[in-house]
Amino acid sequence: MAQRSLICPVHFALFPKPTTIPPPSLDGESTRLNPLENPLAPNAGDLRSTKMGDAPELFGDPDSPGDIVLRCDGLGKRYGDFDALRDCSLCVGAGDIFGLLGPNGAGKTTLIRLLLGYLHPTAGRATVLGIDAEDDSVAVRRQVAYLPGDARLPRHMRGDGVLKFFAEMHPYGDLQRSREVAELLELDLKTRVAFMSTGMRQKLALAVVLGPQTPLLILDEPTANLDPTVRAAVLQLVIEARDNGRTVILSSHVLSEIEDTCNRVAFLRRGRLAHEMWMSDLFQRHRMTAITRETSIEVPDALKGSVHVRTRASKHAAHQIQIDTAGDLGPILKWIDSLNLKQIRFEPYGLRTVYEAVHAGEPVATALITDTSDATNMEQANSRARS
Ligand SMILES: Nc1ncnc2c1ncn2[C@@H]1O[C@H](COP(=O)(O)OP(=O)(O)OP(=O)(O)O)[C@@H](O)[C@H]1O
Repeated sequence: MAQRSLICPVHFALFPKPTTIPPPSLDGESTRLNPLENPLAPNAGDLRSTKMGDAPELFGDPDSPGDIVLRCDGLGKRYGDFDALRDCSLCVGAGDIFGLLGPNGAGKTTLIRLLLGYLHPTAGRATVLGIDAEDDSVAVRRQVAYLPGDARLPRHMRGDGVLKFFAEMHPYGDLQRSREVAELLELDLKTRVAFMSTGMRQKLALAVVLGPQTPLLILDEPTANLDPTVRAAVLQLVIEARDNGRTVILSSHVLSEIEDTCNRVAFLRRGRLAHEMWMSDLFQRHRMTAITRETSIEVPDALKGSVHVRTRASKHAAHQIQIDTAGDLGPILKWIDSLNLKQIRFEPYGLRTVYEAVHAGEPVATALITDTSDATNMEQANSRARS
């Protein structure tokens, strides 16, 4: 995918001489390391100049749920007549771990690259910490540590050299912390990148981005190629980042990871923000399946906001019924008891169920999900989710 930093004349005006490291190639590949080409170090020249001063303070007060770290209004990206992202409006608050879900090609990476100013939007705008992502992408990237899904590292360097290189480049760079992360992930930093396995390279990229204590951390499939033990360690680091007052955007195809770490989640489908929800809402949702003799079932008015019923008629006398519920099960169970159902089965309404419904374009009892796309709703929704 094309990156704006390669072609943007503004970038070249700012950084006419990108940093290069010219030692001989070990494997025949180019060893030239141009930070402008590497999202792990998106703006080296500028970052070096600010490294002399103290790292800026974390944005906002992590205890104040009202702070909006990221905001998109009608954001879109069009290639010819194809919409990679369309009319995307959302807000992410300080201290959120915000999950991005969606099938391959849904637009997750496009959204992330628009947020970081690597791509120009064709509609709408995005701000990160109040900074316009298109107008001042360099300032945005100084506040963000970003792990791309296809992180490229200089193959000729040893692990420790890579950590030093990137730590020096970022205003929040913290070599000590990066080394600690590498140790925690049991990565041998003496090995050259060219001789590392795919998983080792992923660990090294994680050590690079989890070192700087930026206000915003964006991780695109951070656990890809990692074994289960290391995955758990990485998720723990994500939670620690949140506990340290940072905001995290986590794109992943592994639903259990999103369930275990995120407090909010957005589903993208065919370039559209198809659904957004608080995980606390999900944990209060259940799906019941059973057999009934009735072909249709009337939901009492009092429960209409918290129950969604579907029946699948059969030519036999027994029909299948599916009841999705939200909130307190007490009154719902009383009503279910009155329905004379057979073979009742209850299960928590996991993220997979929501994912599959969104993927298929089906309703997910939408009335039960908080709409947080409007910044004015956020504070109220935040306090509800955290209470
Ligand atoms: N430069 C481009 N020109 C044309 N189409 C593009 C370009 N970049 C991305 N796309 C298309 O935009 C859509 C969204 O791509 P994107 O990389 O954002 O998906 P994704 O949700 O991150 O997918 P994955 O989970 O596979 O990483 C895809 O259909 C992709 O082919």
